[in-house]
Amino acid sequence: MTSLLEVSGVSKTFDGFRAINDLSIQISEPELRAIIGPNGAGKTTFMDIVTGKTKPDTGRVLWGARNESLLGLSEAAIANKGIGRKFQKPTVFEDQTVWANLNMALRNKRGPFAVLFHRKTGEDEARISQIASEIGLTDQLSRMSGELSHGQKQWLEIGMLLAQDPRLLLVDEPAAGMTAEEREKTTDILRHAALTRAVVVVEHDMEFVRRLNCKVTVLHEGHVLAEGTLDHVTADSTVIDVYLGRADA
Ligand SMILES: Nc1ncnc2c1ncn2[C@@H]1O[C@H](COP(=O)(O)OP(=O)(O)OP(=O)(O)O)[C@@H](O)[C@H]1O
Repeated sequence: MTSLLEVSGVSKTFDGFRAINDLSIQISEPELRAIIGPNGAGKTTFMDIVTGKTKPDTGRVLWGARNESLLGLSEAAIANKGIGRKFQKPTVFEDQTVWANLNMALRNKRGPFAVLFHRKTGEDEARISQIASEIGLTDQLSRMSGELSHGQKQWLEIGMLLAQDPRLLLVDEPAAGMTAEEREKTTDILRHAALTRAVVVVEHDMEFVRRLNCKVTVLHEGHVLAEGTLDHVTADSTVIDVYLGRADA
């Protein structure tokens, strides 16, 4: 495991309110990491900073073995470095089949010029089959994506991100709106994806986080409150006070 992402001493103030406060988080490659914390803890803002949507006031965001700073880069340039982000709401093309959605994602990865000169081989088909198997949609490839269940749409979107071979995948509340069975399958998909890359999951559902069985970072007021196994952080009295004891946890 080597360091892939290093966020250190990052702060961000919105209209005088310090949403991120001297935040330091380091993610290895490969790694599966869960980020939890109460509403307003800064989880979304952390992902916004990593993906370049929000520029921090101070601090460093370093990427890869060469410790390249991501701070001066556009959102598109950061995505091209290999950082994929899955938002809470699935955004698949509903009037296209599952196969077509995955195929489109593969073509996007290649870029317009490579697509122009690309001679279609069995390679794409093999990659689509492999991804479909990883996300449990092998028997759904010819279905219209709009007909899929909410959980299946989420898996398809994860598959579309995997088609782009990200080195870091940021996933925002994947369990929201899923059945218990879908949640279970989603943890399997994310754990498998994290065998070969870094996957960072923001999630409120503790059962889901327990099944992820990974290192957990607890954020509070834009700062890391505790870090370690789920058992370790949930036994921490400050975590209990500010998060687990609260009605919105
Ligand atoms: N663009 C913005 N302008 C003003 N305030 C913002 C902005 N973005 C975030 N904030 C504030 O920063 C704080 C952190 O928000 P953030 O969305 O990162 O928290 P979160 O941990 O993701 O919360 P939740 O679990 O509710 O999604 C909140 O108080 C929020 O209102």
